[in-house]
Amino acid sequence: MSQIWDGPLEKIDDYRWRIPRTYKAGMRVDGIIYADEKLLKDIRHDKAAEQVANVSFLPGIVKASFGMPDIHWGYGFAIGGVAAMDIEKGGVVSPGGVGYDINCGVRLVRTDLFEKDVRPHLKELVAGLFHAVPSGVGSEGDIRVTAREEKEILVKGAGWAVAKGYGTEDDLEATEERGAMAGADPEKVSDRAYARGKQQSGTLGSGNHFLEVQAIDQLYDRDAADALGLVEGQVMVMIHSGSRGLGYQVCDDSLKTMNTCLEKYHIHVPDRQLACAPVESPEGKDYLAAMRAAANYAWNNRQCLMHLARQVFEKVFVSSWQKLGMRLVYDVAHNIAKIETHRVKGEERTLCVHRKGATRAFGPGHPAVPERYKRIGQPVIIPGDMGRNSYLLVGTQAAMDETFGSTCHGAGRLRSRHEAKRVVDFHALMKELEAKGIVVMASGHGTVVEEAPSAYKDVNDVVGVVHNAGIARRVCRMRPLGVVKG
Ligand SMILES: Nc1nc2c(ncn2[C@@H]2O[C@H](COP(=O)(O)O)[C@@H](O)[C@H]2O)c(=O)[nH]1
Ligand SMILES: [Mn+2]
Ligand SMILES: [Mn+2]
Repeated sequence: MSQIWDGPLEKIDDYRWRIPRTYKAGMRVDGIIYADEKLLKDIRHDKAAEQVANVSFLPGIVKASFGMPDIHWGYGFAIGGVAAMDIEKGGVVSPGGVGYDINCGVRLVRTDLFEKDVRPHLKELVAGLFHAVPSGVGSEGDIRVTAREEKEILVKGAGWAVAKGYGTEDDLEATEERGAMAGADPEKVSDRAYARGKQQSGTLGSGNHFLEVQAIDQLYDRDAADALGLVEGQVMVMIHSGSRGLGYQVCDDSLKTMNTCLEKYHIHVPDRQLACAPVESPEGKDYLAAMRAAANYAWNNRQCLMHLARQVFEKVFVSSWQKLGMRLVYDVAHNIAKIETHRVKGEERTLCVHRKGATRAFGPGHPAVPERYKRIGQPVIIPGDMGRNSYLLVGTQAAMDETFGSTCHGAGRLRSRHEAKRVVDFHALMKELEAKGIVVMASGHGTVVEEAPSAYKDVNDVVGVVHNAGIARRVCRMRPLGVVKG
């Protein structure tokens, strides 16, 4: 891979790099990228840093345009980007700052099982999960939803599934926004979006989405692990999915409108993929109302997926999920825009915080953190790849002070899907995973090679940066045992 971005990155310290606002006329704030020297080399491999600079042109942006260490090129905004716009200063919302998979996110479920309990049943467990959880592009699920209920889901979010018996109140307690954002308006969602999301509740989606059985292989913070009910060797279930066809269409619909807004509101951006509208404009409000509806769809989807996973565990281990201790640790979005209050230059401001491939990481005591985690901070779930590790961290006060309570969201792509397909051999990869004791089932060979560990950065490096920079704190690390890929 050749170096293709040679713009300025001034060293602030070992984990922070600045793109000065003097880099391009029109930048309103600096760009700040979190990385160490090793990751910085990867970051220069695509135009993600240029996108960080471009985002700083957006009206109302405060403090800086941020890039997390998992940053890579995306539509308009880089994946791994964080930007907050002051609503009272004409701040905008940009669909490119959320992404096509609105409220793509992760949930982590603990169990009382240990690797020794699961290992003898691993193949049966993974096959059970693979068959119970529909995956692949456009897949439809067994959870039946009437047309009226499809609309209800957009308002109630995960609460819809819980009311159906697919989970409990306790699950909602452990979900960001209790699984439903206020201000969602199903009437702002197009018929085409409804059609695309029809019967997709409880489906995984394709490629990067997964359901993984993992074991905790390292504890970093015993106090936080105790509070989370976690010990070394414990088996966990991680679910990564989003708003499926419905969210994709909401984004697509909004971009057509937002494109006209650049002229209408005299907004100058260096890239039309940064199309946006003032948060307080009719177009901005409509987008946020539809985006929240799609976000609620995603929370319901992940709740349904967890329900299906619990049923499979019940069957394989011949016990109820409650007896197996399958409690939800947390569910967190990593593609979303939210109206939040933060301190900027000593003043409380109302901001539209875009987290695109970035995770909320609110620190101890924040009112949005569930009571049970108030002391330790909000759980932050960071998937890595199917062959190495994933992490659980907690949010920090430093994240509140620096990045609007945000941190990274994964390892981040290193090679394009196309490149991975060209260089990775399916059979060799499966052998390698098998040698590590990892059982993989996927909807196609193509998915597996596109998603090979070598297609991603090393999550250990990425998490090392956010931990050392202080914008999240490591609690424990997991290693994969069984993977179901979309
Ligand atoms: N543990 C696993 N992590 C994975 C797998 N496939 C992808 N990933 C990680 O997820 C993040 C988030 O992805 P995004 O597509 O929503 O941006 C990604 O950066 C990878 O680090 C997997 O199979 N297992
Ligand atoms: Mn997604
Ligand atoms: Mn995602």
